[in-house]
Amino acid sequence: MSLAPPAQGVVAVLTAAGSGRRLGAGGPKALVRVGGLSLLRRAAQGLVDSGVVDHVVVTAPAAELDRFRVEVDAVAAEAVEVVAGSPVSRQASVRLGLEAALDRMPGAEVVLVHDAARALTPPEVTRRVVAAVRAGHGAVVPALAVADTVKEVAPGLVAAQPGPAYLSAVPDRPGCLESGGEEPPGPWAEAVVGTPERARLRAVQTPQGFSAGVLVSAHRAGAAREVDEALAASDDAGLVEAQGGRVVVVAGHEQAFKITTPLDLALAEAVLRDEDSRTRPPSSGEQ
Ligand SMILES: Nc1ccn([C@@H]2O[C@H](COP(=O)(O)OP(=O)(O)OP(=O)(O)O)[C@@H](O)[C@H]2O)c(=O)n1
Ligand SMILES: C[C@](O)(CO)[C@H](O)COP(=O)(O)O
Repeated sequence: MSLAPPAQGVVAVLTAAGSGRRLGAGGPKALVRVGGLSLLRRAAQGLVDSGVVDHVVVTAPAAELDRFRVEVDAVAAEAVEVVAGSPVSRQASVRLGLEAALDRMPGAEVVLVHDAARALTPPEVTRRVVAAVRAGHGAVVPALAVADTVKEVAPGLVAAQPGPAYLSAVPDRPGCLESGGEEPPGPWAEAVVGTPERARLRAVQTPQGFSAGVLVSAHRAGAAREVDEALAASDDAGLVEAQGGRVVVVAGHEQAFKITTPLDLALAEAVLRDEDSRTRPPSSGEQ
């Protein structure tokens, strides 16, 4: 028997249509396994385990719908559906997922947008975001304080200052630098134009939560940007801000990090090994 999701409630768009170029796994990143399970399966299971999500729509690469369906069937076949995302931009994939989600649950109160790439996000983060939307915030983002000092740079490369510096401009090659001293720091440099006050910065994660009307309106207003990843919003809250809407942050979680590079994947494996060793009962002979 297939249970229909409730008319109102919480629907999640789980973005998984990216190619994973920076991970370089030779196939869709969402199907890469960590601790024996795919990123997609872990992310979908995390949403379902929160106990506050009624339905999940996964955006998949159009050529991979069947493989992605098999993967999420293991989570909860009725609760998760798979639709084609867009190869063009994450923003376009979210918009396609949002349309499918609201077809399925036209009266949804809360829409979440989550990255399959944040596969280890604990369910408590999802509960926190949904509670904040239900408390009346139209756009809610989980976030952490940043550990690094962040610089803003101007686009383009710069030549070194004349004088004793060890880099200098290469004649007739604008933007190229060459070593003029003992220790060249590298072949390029960018000009710093500012240092935002670190205490006011937050690194934002997913799931991001919205009242349905706020997210639909933000995607409509920003629709022209989705045709090019370079113009597109890098997160959905950014579309709300661009419209003048109010976005709030709530506490994120260090395990909600985005698996982008091979180093992130190694970190995820280590986190799961550590969890496993804490929860596994000691075998006979172990102290
Ligand atoms: N056109 C796109 C691009 C990205 N995503 C999804 O958005 C999330 C965040 O994107 P990212 O981590 O950058 O994944 P990729 O785009 O796959 O990575 P890369 O940029 O290295 O190719 C991922 O879950 C990804 O599958 C998507 O659904 N559609
Ligand atoms: C949405 C996001 O995860 C928030 O930090 C992030 O902006 C996605 O960026 P990506 O380059 O598409 O991975």
